[in-house]
Amino acid sequence: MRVLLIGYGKMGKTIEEILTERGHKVVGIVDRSTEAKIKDFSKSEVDVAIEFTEPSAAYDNITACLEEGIPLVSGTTGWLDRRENVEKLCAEKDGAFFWASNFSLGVNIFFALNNRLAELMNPHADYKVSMEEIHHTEKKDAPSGTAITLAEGVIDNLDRIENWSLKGEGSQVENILEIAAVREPDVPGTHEVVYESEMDKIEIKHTAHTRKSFALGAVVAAEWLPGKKGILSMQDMLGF
Ligand SMILES: NC(=O)c1ccc[n+]([C@@H]2O[C@H](COP(=O)([O-])OP(=O)(O)OC[C@H]3O[C@@H](n4cnc5c(N)ncnc54)[C@H](O)[C@@H]3O)[C@@H](O)[C@H]2O)c1
Ligand SMILES: O=C(O)C1=N[C@H](C(=O)O)CCC1
Repeated sequence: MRVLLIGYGKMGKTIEEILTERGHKVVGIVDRSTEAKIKDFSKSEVDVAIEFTEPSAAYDNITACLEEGIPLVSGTTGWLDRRENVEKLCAEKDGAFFWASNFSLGVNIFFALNNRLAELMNPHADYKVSMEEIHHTEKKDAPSGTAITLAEGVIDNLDRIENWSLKGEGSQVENILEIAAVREPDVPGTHEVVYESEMDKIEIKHTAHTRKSFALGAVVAAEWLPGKKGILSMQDMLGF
């Protein structure tokens, strides 16, 4: 597979290692630190692009790939306020765009567990739900994209929760799920969902040991993408 890497930071470099291990070819690297631009590459030279940059850069990179007809896997978080425009452009261009807030297999199993737990908690209003995510101190967005996906899972499955808010921004309200975002050096990503009553506490937690889990998931998604069209997700790929 011929891959264009967009973003050559912590994730871009880890993805490059996995691509090489799996026998793929990196045909170009586009980063803030490089001269190369997405428009220098055409769909005839690239089977798939993989984009991990930053919240302020993702939208332009995604639309540039869709305009060029290059299938794209992106894991950049913090840009989803512009998701509708991307969906429209993807449909107009008959393109292929795979996005996930988290490409780790373990986290995607954790998403399914979170949905089921939220559903089970419906009759038990004495339990208050809360969430905490911990990431490295260089992270630009808060809460994490993964925490937002978990919160959406709670909102969709637990009738008494209508929205989420970042802890410390706004007052505590019964029907709002508070997400605490903690920043500590070198943490790849930890997410915990807690239900607590006066009687006891139920905690589910995912701890990433390494960024390789995210990078491997993104490469597997890139291997799966060619030939597919539209907006694609981990649920489409994993079937749960
Ligand atoms: N979905 C997932 O599984 C997953 C996993 C890890 C990280 N992430 C997300 O991926 C993104 C990148 O994470 P990271 O840890 O690699 O960050 P990083 O800061 O280490 O690297 C980001 C890179 O993007 C480059 N960049 C910035 N603007 C650019 C632009 N306009 N064009 C090209 N390159 C540009 C920077 O120069 C930098 O090298 C973040 O949004 C993070 O939240 C997602
Ligand atoms: O390191 C990051 O940044 C991460 N970002 C994603 C998120 O926001 O959920 C996935 C976990 C690591």
